[in-house]
Amino acid sequence: MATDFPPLKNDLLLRAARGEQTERAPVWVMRQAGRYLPDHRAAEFREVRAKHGFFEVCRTPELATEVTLQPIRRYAGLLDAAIIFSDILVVPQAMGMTVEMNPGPHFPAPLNTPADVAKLAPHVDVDKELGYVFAAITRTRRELAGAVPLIGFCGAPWTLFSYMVEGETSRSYTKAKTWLFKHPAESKALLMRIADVCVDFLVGQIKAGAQLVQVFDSWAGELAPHHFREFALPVLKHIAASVRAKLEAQGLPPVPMTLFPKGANALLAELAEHAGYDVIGVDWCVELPDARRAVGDVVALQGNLDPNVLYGGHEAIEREVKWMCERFKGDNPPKGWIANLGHGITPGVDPEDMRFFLECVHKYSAA
Ligand SMILES: Cc1c2[nH]c(c1CCC(=O)O)Cc1[nH]c(c(CCC(=O)O)c1C)Cc1[nH]c(c(CCC(=O)O)c1C)Cc1[nH]c(c(C)c1CCC(=O)O)C2
Repeated sequence: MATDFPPLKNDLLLRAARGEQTERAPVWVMRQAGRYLPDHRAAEFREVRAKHGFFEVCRTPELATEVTLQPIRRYAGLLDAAIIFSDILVVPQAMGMTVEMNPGPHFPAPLNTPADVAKLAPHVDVDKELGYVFAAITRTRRELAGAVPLIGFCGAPWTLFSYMVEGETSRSYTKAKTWLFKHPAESKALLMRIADVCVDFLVGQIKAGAQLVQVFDSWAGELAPHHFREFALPVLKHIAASVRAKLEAQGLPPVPMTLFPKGANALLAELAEHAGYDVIGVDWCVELPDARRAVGDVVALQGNLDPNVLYGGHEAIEREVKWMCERFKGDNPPKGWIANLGHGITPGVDPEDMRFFLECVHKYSAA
């Protein structure tokens, strides 16, 4: 358990995650570390990536810390959180699978049939397999010196299962869904096995210094609601409940947990009530006031500007951020809202337009 961290100077994110009112909405951006920074207008990430492979950066705490801090330095005073530089696919690696990034994810030997599950490691020792993430978190937390909180994360079982079965980012999810419908029991067993690794991985990140953790279910919206309920929801609940229970058993305080069930907007009320998370991240296909009505006061919300608005120039960015803020909070100070994009920032966004987006959130989300 890492301790002795410098005191936190900006706790907007943690207050909003607990559902409290804040003087303005805290803001951070999914994929803020690295994804758009290969742009020639932002040399700092390119410099690191020119010399080191993607997973090499993840596995080298000094490099992961450097890349995590780049957006914090570049947008000093504008970002309210750092997110550790890593990837959701380090969990399949820890389970014994080979994952390459060239430039998208590629699994040379995906799980074609349930028989392939025998090739996975029978037991995953997360300290041994993923200790490099814990080391990167502790180091980053020290170097942040309390400027902003540090977010840890993992992929959700359904999203990881899709990658492990499809072997790459899919358009149709045919192979992953074939598993669900042809081999439901084996699918559930594999989803639970992934979930158990996620539990230990999140607990380890929190012990290493993560102050909030987010579970990315990027492909949640690909499932029909009743299939989500059958396959994805039980393992998400298991993660939230087990992380809390394990922390409590070790005498450690809980940290807020965020679920980002991208596209599962029909299930917001149910997720808020039953999944066990403090914050639900939403994409741009639901309006924030409707999301708030669906979830009530049970959870905080995170989101949800369409990331493509950042390609629209200053006029569009300002208009859209203003609209999002005004529609959601009226004249009141924001309550239980973490401003963000509705999915990760995309490659090719001008880093100065990202800055303008952050400035607009500061301006228009204030009471
Ligand atoms: C689905 C998913 C992945 N990874 C992730 C998700 C869930 C979020 C989402 O839905 O966007 C999560 C992720 N990936 C990365 C982070 C780092 C922290 C952050 O800045 O948010 C996070 C939180 C770094 C990364 N992960 C990846 C990069 C690209 C960069 C490089 O080669 O340096 C970065 C910075 C590569 C990656 N990793 C993944 C894909 C599909 C790709 C291909 C390219 C891309 O989409 O950017 C899988």
